[in-house]
Amino acid sequence: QTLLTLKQSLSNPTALANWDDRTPPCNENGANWNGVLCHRGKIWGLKLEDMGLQGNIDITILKELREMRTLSLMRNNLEGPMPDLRQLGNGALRSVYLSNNRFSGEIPTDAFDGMTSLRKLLLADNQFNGPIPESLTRLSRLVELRLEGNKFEGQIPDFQQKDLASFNVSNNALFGSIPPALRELDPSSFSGNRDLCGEPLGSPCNSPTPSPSPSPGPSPESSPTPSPIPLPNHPPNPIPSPSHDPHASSHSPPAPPPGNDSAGSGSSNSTLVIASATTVSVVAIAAVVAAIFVIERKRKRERGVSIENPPPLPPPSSNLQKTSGIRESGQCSPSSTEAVVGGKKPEIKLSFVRDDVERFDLHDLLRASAEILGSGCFGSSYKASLSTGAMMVVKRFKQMNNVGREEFQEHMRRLGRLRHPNLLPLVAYYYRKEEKLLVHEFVPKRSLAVNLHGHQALGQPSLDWPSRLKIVKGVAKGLQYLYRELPSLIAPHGHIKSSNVLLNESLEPVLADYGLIPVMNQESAQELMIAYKSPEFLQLGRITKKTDVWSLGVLILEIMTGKFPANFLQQGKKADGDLASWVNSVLANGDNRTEVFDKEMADERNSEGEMVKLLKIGLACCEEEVEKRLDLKEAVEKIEEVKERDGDEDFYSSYASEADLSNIIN
Ligand SMILES: Nc1ncnc2c1ncn2[C@@H]1O[C@H](COP(=O)(O)OP(=O)(O)OP(=O)(O)O)[C@@H](O)[C@H]1O
Repeated sequence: QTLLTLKQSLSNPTALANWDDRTPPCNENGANWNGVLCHRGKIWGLKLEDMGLQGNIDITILKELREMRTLSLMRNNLEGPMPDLRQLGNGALRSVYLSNNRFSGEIPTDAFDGMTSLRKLLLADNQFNGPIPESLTRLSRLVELRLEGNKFEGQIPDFQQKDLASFNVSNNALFGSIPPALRELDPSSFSGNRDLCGEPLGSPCNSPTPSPSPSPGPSPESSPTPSPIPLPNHPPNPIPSPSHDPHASSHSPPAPPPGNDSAGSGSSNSTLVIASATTVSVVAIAAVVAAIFVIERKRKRERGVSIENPPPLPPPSSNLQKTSGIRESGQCSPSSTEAVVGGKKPEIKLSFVRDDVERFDLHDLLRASAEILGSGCFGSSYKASLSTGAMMVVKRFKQMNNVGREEFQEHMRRLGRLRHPNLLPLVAYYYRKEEKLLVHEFVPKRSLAVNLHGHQALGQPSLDWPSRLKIVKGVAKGLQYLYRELPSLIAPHGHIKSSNVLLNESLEPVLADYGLIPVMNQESAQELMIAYKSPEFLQLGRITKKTDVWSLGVLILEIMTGKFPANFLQQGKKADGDLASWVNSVLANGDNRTEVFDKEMADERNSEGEMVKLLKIGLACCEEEVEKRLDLKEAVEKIEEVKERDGDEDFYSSYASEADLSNIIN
């Protein structure tokens, strides 16, 4: 009844359609209702994320749920003042996630007094203003506090909690000196504020600390004081830039040394990333635009048309003509269709390999508002939001100029026929001898690399163990499908790495950049593909059917340890220098084996056995001797057997995570 009352209080609870009084919210094995987290028939949490919920939520309705330990309302359109959380869960709430809503106003200074169990509080990207409430400094168990992207003003209170590992107040209107206990944190946690000073920002507080304004002070925009960190444009929400990506090849900042704490390595990368985002973006945008410009000019030259003298406009009726089965060469093709778009510009045709997407051409992409996603080994990728609302990613490949048009088209059609929930489908391509463009749909949660190593800058919680297991299982299924459908390729994926694993809204992984080795220039394939290089590939240039398995193994180790494989591989070709050897050495030290896991995965006491099992599968995939290494089928079977909890069949996957539940059980 409590939940039904809550539902009624919201303006558009369509995602809560199955909340009705005909079925109870919980059953013996879990939940009947969307977003309700149950354990042994009791509600221990609500995970109402991304549900389009609107309105002024009255949280006090929930105080009847006395077992409630976690509440997540992230990424909705909820508004109103900060909910009074003290009344919830019998005062024993562990985690509260309210980020990315429209909550506003000042938070009373004592808002969190008495919430002694609170460990994680995410209020990022709302419209809160006024001072950061002092009562937060009295939460002795706090481990994660995210306040970025609001309008908090004044000085940062004196946080002293020793376990406060994740802390972010960037992009607010704060000023004054950073409290001593926070000086070890990454500078990006403080960027984009009015006038913060001291470590870790490196700007001394030599002038008298500005005192807080009596009433709301000047807005950050009106302040003449530059930000201590030279951040590009002080973005209100730091865009997860490609440079978050540890694999952003030669453009990447130097990686931290092996053995670094994963949280540290993630956040230091985030800082470097944010600081270099503009440079990378500007260069990359210029590169893509220039590329398309050159393509267009060349086509015009080929037709004897100069840029200054455009060709006659096509007839108005040809605004959008679909020609099915015609390739650029004019030959028939049963499986590819092209869009010819008329209008003021001469058409530049993309070759579509799917029938279920609305047609567009390069001009549409150029006209679209674009955001650079990153520059990888091959060129740049950028996201284009088309006027239809569709969001596409265009990736430019330079190292494919040895492949002939026919061969390329044939291969693209082959890739275009692949359909699997764990593969990023190819939408269209563009062929010119010097370079190729591949077009895919945009995947909202970006790459696994960003989520593993740059989640702090994204303002998101780290991936928990159930999510990581789900990702490994999805990757394994996608690979299995590729092996079945592309049997002639020795390495059917050929470029497995965490930036080529994208995550959709439900954290289901989709593999990108697969099956490209046959159309790459040979020398580039050797150098750039297969990011996680197996010993036989590194030493002999040998690709086998188990080369992808090696990369899968390294990916598993990266997911479980939170460490960049590149840090280890940079040490050279020595077998003892890689991530697998490090994991092996830690596991061999029986007492401390949990040290190997990513600290950001949180407390997973009831899953340790299964987590070690997955780690060992990763190691078996990273067996140096090819003969002893698992083959893909074996690896997939073993991965399938891994469960979320020791001795359990199934469990939840959520930001409102298992860790929260293990807290109530113990
Ligand atoms: N379809 C997509 N949706 C969302 N993000 C994407 C998509 N395609 C690529 N990205 C992200 O954009 C960034 C740049 O990708 P890109 O493929 O150009 O380089 P890369 O994966 O870092 O390296 P490489 O060129 O070796 O594949 C990466 O972070 C990648 O995860």
